[in-house]
This record gives sequence, structure tokens and C-alpha cells, in this order.
Amino acid sequence: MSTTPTQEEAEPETEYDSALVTARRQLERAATHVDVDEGVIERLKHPTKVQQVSVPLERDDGEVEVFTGYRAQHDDVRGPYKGGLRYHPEVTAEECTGLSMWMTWKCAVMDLPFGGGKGGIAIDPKSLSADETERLTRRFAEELRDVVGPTKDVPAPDMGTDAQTMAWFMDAYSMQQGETIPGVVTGKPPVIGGSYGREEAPGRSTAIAAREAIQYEGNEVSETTVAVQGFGSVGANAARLLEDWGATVVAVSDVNGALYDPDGLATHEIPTHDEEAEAVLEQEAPQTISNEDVLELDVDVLIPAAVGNVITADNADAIEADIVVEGANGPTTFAADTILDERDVTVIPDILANAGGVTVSYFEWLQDINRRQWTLEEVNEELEEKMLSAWDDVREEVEAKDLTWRDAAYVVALSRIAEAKATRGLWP
Ligand SMILES: NC(=O)C1=CN([C@@H]2O[C@H](COP(=O)(O)OP(=O)(O)OC[C@H]3O[C@@H](n4cnc5c(N)ncnc54)[C@H](OP(=O)(O)O)[C@@H]3O)[C@@H](O)[C@H]2O)C=CC1
Ligand SMILES: O=C(O)CCC(=O)C(=O)O
Repeated sequence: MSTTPTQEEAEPETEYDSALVTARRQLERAATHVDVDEGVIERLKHPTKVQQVSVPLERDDGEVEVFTGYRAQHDDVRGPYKGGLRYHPEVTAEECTGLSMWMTWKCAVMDLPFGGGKGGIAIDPKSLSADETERLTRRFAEELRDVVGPTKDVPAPDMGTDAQTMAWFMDAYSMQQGETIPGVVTGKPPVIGGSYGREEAPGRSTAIAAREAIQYEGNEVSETTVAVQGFGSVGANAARLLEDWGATVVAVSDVNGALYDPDGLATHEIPTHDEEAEAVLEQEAPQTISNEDVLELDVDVLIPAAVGNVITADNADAIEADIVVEGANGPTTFAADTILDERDVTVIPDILANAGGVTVSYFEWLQDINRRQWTLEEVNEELEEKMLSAWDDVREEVEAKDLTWRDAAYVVALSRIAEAKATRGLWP
């Protein structure tokens, strides 16, 4: 156990803690472990800017509906704002702001020359036809034209968006600018300047983080059982890679529930969210269980890789896994984090575990600037190197200060951000 406050010392958690509230509480806690000016910490609790836009959409039947879109820009002292666009009914300004703070730390932990941004539209993407998604995305790109750009703010995919969404966004922005500008977004299809390996990257880094954590605790991946919540870009790729490395993946889920096989599932045969949404439960398995049950399975490694706030004060005591690897952003509430720490459950935080997505986005941005495409092998080798380097930086703080992996990752990030602010001489 490390030196985080006890459950009693932590402020009570409300049922509806937003990403912003959690991110601020995490920042305050981590700040007690690092020698950074209080003014810098105070500044980092607030975004630079949150852009809110109305996005009118003409439905296929001719009816017009207006949706609300956001782009939160948290901090850019180390480089352009960077982070995904989410299409989900629960997207709000506050959620985007919290998620953009996590992007600032994530880019700093990985030592990428980016700050943090996040955006999205409050909409159910499953309610849209492909044509409607295209029209919505093009209009969103037009509304965000003034705040995004390859050296300003570079969006990417997140929940409910994918490579095709990024292609439409890039095309709409390029048409407004009068020239092709691939570097305005990352996560595009490789044929228009996307990077090989970007789609799989957050799942790959989550699997790498799981592998390192398993080995750090003296065990072998081939002797490990794993449960994964969410079978999209992050969850499916993490599950498949861990299976390839010899782990027994006993459960995977989509929004409707999970397949469970104590002898291990053939994860490559289960369609991902991208291949076919809500198809997990249509596959054969000895048992199906709920999404809540997945979290409480007696496995070595649990990977929440869907939505936020799934491990809470209500179920943290029931988590049986020895290691939780956060594939999703913000799956563990502040109070649950404290409980897991007291129970000696190792939590590898989102800002390290799923950082492969933004890391390969950085590789894509470099490829766009240089007009040169890297091979998949080059991308995966560089990603492995970046992940191991970040892992070592965080591990050193865990060991030197007896911190949780989350606090240690924050210490690495905050030190780099504070040094950049001090060196630039800007009042933060
Ligand atoms: N994409 C990226 O580059 C990155 C994403 N992340 C984070 O990872 C998480 C997942 O993102 P991503 O993989 O891109 O998303 P996708 O949209 O690709 O997949 C999401 C998966 O989660 C399932 N799901 C949706 N809602 C729930 C729910 N309430 N309970 C259980 N499962 C649910 C979906 O099921 P169904 O198929 O049935 O809809 C789907 O299998 C998010 O927190 C995101 O912010 C982090 C880093 C990078
Ligand atoms: O690739 C990117 O720029 C950001 C991905 C993202 O949104 C995330 O890591 O949460």
C-alpha cells in the first residue's frame, strides 16, 4: 500500500462525479507528492478554453435537428492541444474538460510535444445513418475551424468515432482552407495520411501495460487470466493481443453483457464494435454474464475498456483482480481508487495504459509533416520503445516515493509540465 489518503480522509464521493471533478481531485492528491508551484497547480485545474457549438443536422428524411458539440482545450505549454472527439449521448462541456485534462497528463507522461484537448457531440451515434454521420461531422469540422489546426489543436478518434469520421473531418477542414491538410486530425485511414497501427494502438499499449504489470509482480502472461469490459478499439485489441501472448481471456463484453468461458475465449473470432456493434452476445460461449459481473470476476487482470465510472465505492471491495489496467478513460472513481489501494490492488492508470493511441497519433502527425509513411513494424517498434520508457519513468517514482501508479504517473507529468512553464517564462 502507498501513501495516498485513507478512505476516511478522502472527501465523500457523489454518485455523479464527473470526469472534471475526478481529474481535479486526482490532481490535488498528486500535487502533494511533487514540488510544483501552487499557482501552476491552480492554473491546471482549469482549461484554457471550452468551445461550444451548435451542429445542425439534416436527417435522411429531411427533418432538421440541432445537436451541441464541444472542444475543450486544457493546456498547450508543451505543444498543440491533442485528443479525441467522442460521439455519445452523455457528452458535456464538463466531461470534455475533465477528459482534456487527462490528455494533458497523458501526453506529458509519454513525453510527447502536445498538450491536452477533448471534444465531442452529445448524440447517440447508433441513431445515425452513415450519410447523417458524414453530414454531422462535416458541419462539426466547419464549426471548429477556427480552433483546430495541425499546430493548434489536433483531434482524433474516441468512443463513437473512427477512422472514417476523421477522414470526413479532414476533408471538410481542407476544403475550407483550400488545400489538403492531413495533419489537422490523426487516426485517419492510411490511404489519406493515417498511420498504420493507430486503430490498434490504444489496445496494444493497454496490453503492453498489462504485460509489464504482470511481470513486475513476478508472474507470466501465459499463466494469467484476463477479463475485458468493452470490445471496441481499446478492449478488443487489448484482449486479442494478450491472447496472442498466451493469456487466457475468460470474459469480454459489449454494451449488452459479456461472454464468459473459464477455459478462455477465442477473441479473434468475436466481432469488434467496429466490425459489428452489439454482436458479442451473439457468439457461442458456455455462459453469459452482466457487465457488472465482469468487473467482479476472480481473474488476475481486469481491463475496463468501455465507459467511465464503472469501478466505484459500491463495487471496489468486490473487485477480485490483482491488477486493474485502465483501458478506458476514467473507469475508476476517486473513492474506488482509494479502496483499491488499501486492498493492495495494483491500478495501472489510463494516462499510461491507453496512451498508445495518442502516441501513434503523434507518429501519424510526424508522418504527415514529413509526407512519409512508416511501416506497421516501425510503428509498433517505436510504440513499444515509448511505452517501456514511460513505464520506467513511472516505475521509478512508484519505487522512490512509495506511490500508487496513478500518483506516480501524475508526478512524472506534472514535473514535465511545470518545467516547461517555468522555462517558457509564461504565467501559466
Ligand atoms: N479510441 C481511442 O483511440 C481511445 C479510446 N480511449 C478510451 O477507451 C474507451 C473505449 O473507447 P473505444 O474503444 O474507442 O470505443 P469504441 O466505440 O470503439 O468501443 C466501445 C465498446 O464499449 C462498449 N460499451 C459501450 N457502452 C458500454 C457500457 N455502458 N458498458 C459496457 N460496455 C459498453 C461498446 O459496445 P457496443 O459494441 O455494443 O456498442 C463497445 O464494445 C473510452 O473510455 C475512450 O475514451 C482511450 C484511448 C484512446
Ligand atoms: O490520439 C489522440 O490524439 C487522442 C486519443 C484519445 O482521445 C485518448 O487517448 O483518450
